[in-house]
Amino acid sequence: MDQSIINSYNEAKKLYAAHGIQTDEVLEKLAQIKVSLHCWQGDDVRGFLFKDKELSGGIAVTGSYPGRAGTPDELRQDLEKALSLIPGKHKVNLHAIYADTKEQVDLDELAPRHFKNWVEWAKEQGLGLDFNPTCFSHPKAADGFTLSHADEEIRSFWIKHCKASRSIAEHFGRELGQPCVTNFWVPDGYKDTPVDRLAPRMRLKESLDEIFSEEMDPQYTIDAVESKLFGIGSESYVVGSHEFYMGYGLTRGKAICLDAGHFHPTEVISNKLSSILMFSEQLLLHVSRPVRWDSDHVVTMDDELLEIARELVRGDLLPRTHIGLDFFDGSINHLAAWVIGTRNTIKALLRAMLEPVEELRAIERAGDYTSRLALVEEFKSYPFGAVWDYYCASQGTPVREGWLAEVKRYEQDVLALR
Ligand SMILES: C[C@H](O)[C@H](O)[C@@H](O)C(=O)CO
Ligand SMILES: [Mn+2]
Repeated sequence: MDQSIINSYNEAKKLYAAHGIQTDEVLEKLAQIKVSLHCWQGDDVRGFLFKDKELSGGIAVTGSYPGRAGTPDELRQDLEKALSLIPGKHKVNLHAIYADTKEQVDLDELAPRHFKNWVEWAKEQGLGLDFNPTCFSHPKAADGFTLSHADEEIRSFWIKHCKASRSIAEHFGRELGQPCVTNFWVPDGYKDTPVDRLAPRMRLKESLDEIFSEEMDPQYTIDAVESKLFGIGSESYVVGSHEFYMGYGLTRGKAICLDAGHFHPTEVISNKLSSILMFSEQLLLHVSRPVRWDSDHVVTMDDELLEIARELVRGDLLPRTHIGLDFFDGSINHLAAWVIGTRNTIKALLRAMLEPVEELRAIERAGDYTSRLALVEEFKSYPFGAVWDYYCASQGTPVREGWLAEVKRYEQDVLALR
C-alpha cells in the first residue's frame, strides 16, 4: 500500500481515537456489511426473457449510453468488473426477467433451473443473490394491474409467478448458504381517481396471502414487500401504498421495503427506520435518489443518504436491515453508475460509524443542543476520506477516483465492441 495512504490513515486514526472511535474496529465492521447490487442498472431494466417488450409498470429509464449488457454473460462480466472496484463482499439482486435460459418460458413457469448459471457464477464469485418477481413489462400487466387484477385468470397468473419466484429464491439461499431476500413490488394502480379503493386492496391482500401460504425457512429466503406513492400512469392511486404494506408486513411478519423514491418529495425514509424496526424484525432498503419524483437517479453523498446511514448505525439497526440499491440511469456508463452509487452507500456508512455517537447521545440527553450542533458540524470535516482510502486500498480496490480510469479502459476494450 502507498505509504502516503498509511500516513494519512494514522493521522486520522489519532483524531478519531481522541473521541473514543477505534478506526481499525470500524473498518472490520464495515467489511461485514453487504450491499445488494441491482442487476437492472446494467441493461436499463430490459432483462433477457422478453427483450423486445417495452419497460412498463410506471417506471422509466432515460438515456442511451452505449454498451449496456445484452446477454447474461455480458451482464455478469460487467457486474464482476464493477464489483472489483467496490470494497467488500456483496450481493447481486436479480429480477425474474433476468433468467438465463434458452427455453421459451413464461413467468409463471420459471424454476430454479433457469437460473443455474447465475447460481454457479455467484458461488465462484463468493456472492449472495437476492430476487424479485417481475410484475411488469409483460402482456398480462398491460393495463397496469397484476396481483390486484379484477380478472381471476390474470391474477392467478401473477400469483403463480410470485410463488415460482419464492421457490427460486429459496433455492438461491440453500445453494449459497445465505438468505435470499425476495422483494415483492407490483405497479398496480389508477391514473385517475378511483371509485373503489378498497376492492383492489382486498384482492392484493388475498393474492399475497396465497403467495405466502407456504412457509419457507428464513435461513434461505426472506420475503419483503415494497410500497409506492405513485408511478407513471398510476398517479392517483397505488394499490400497494405505504399504509397497505405497513399493515401487511407487520401482521404477516414480512420485511417492509422502503424505497427512498417512493414517498412525497419532502418525506424521507431515514425518519421511518427507527419506527418500523421497533415493530418489525427486519427491513429492506432500496437506496435510490429521487429528483422531484421517483426518478431513480444514481445515489450520491447527499444529506438523506448520510442520514439513512446514521440511523442504521446509531440505532444498531444494521443487523436487521438488508441494504439494496435501486436506480437506473441510462445516460452514463452503466458500470460507473453501480460503482458511484455503491461506493457512496458504503462510504456513507463509514462516515456514520466515524461519528462519536455515545458522546453525542450524552450531550443530547443533557440538553446541550449547542454542543450537539457544533460537534455534528465539525465532524463533517473530520478526515473520513483518509480512512476510506485506507479501506479501499486494504480491500484491494482502487483508491479515490482511481476506479474511473479502469471503467474507461473497460469501456474502450469491452463495452465499445458490443
Ligand atoms: C425494478 C425494481 O423492482 C423497481 O424499481 C421497484 O423496486 C421500484 O422501486 C418501482 O418503482
Ligand atoms: Mn424500489
